[in-house]
Amino acid sequence: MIRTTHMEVFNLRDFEDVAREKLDPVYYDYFASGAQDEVTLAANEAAFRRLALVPRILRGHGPPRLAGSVLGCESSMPVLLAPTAFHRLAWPSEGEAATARAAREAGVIMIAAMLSTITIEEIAAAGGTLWFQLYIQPDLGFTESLVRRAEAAGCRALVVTVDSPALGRNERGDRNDFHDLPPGIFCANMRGSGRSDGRNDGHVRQVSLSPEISWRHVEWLRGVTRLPILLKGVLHPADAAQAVSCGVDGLIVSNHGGRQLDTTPATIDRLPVIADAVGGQVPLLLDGGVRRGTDVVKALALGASAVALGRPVLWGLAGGGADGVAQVLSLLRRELENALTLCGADSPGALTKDQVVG
Ligand SMILES: Cc1cc2nc3c(=O)[nH]c(=O)nc-3n(C[C@H](O)[C@H](O)[C@H](O)COP(=O)(O)O)c2cc1C
Ligand SMILES: CC(C)CC(=O)C(=O)O
Repeated sequence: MIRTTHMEVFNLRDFEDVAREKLDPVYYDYFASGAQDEVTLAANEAAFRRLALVPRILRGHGPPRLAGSVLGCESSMPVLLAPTAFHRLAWPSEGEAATARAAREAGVIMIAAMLSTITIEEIAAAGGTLWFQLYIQPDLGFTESLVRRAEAAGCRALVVTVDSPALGRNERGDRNDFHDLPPGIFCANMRGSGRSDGRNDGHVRQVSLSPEISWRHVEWLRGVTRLPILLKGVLHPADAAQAVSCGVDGLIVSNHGGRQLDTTPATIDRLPVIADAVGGQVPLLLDGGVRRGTDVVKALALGASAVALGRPVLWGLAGGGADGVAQVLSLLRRELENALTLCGADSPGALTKDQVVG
C-alpha cells in the first residue's frame, strides 16, 4: 500500500492527493487540467454522481465474474487503460514501461498513446495486451509507418482519436507556460525515420492535430491494416452510425477527459443515444470521470462493453510507478466486484439499463 508521510490511500481519488504532493506542480496541472473553464472535466464526474443505481435482489449467485473479452482480447475486468501522453513526466525513470507492466500483471488492456515518451517497441517489451492510439498525421506515409510499427510490436487494435482537429485550449498550461517537454523527454515514436519532411527529433511541435482529417482518412486506414479500428471521441449518434458503415470495429464514447472542446456533455450522458444508434453492431467503450466501481457499473448497464481509465492511472504512476498503477487497478477491481454483487449481477452482462435512473 502506497503511504506518504500523512496520506493513506483508500480509493482512486486519494491517489490524486498523493500525486499532487509528489509531482512538479506544472506537470500536475498538465495531467489534471481540462480545456478552458473545465466545465466538461467537472461534468464527467458530476454525471456519474447524479445517476443512481437500482439493485436487484435475491439473485442467489456466487462472486461475480469480471473477466471477459473486448474485440477478441481477453481482459481480467472490463476496464482498460486509456491512452495518455508523456508518462515520463509522472515517472521519469521508466515512463510507459511501468504502466505497461502493471497493466500486464493485472491482466488488462493498455491503450498505448502515440505520444508516449518511450517507443511502442519498448512498451511492448514490458507489456501484455496493447492497443495503439493514433492521431492520424496528414503525412500518410508517416502515419502508415506508425501503423506498421504498432502491428510489428504486437498491438491488437488501433484507436484513432477523432476529437482533436485542433488542440483544446488549456489555460492552466498557458499560465504555467508549459508548451514543451523538458530536456531528455521526447515523443519517442515520432523520432527516427518515416517522415517525408525529414524532421525527426520527437519534438511536440512536430505532432499535427489537423482539421484536415476526415472520414476519407478512416477509409484509407481501413484499407491499410487488418487490425480492428476503434474511433475515440464519438459523442454524436450520427457519427457513431457513420463509423459503423465505414467498417470501424468499435467506438469509444469520450470527450478526451474534458481536454478538447469545453462544454461538451458528460460521456455517461451520451452513452444511451450512442448505444441506440449503434444497436449492438460494434462494442462501445466509454471514458471520462470513471473513479469508482459504481461508475463502471453504470456505464456497463447503459451499454458499454468496458470503460477506460485516464487520470487515475497517471496518479498511480506518479505515486509509485508500476506499484502505484497496480494499486489503482486493484482498488477499482475490488470496488467493481463489490458494486456488481450489491447490484445482484453475477457478471457485467447481467446488468440491465433499468438499473440506472437519473
Ligand atoms: C494527461 C492526459 C493526456 C492525454 N493524452 C491523450 C492522448 O495522447 N491521446 C488520446 O487519445 N487521449 C489522451 N487523453 C485522454 C484520455 O485518453 C481519456 O480520454 C481521458 O483521460 C478520460 O478521462 P479521465 O481522465 O477522467 O479518466 C489524455 C488525458 C490526459 C489526462
Ligand atoms: C499533447 C496532447 C495532444 C496529448 C493529449 O491528447 C492531451 O494532453 O490530452
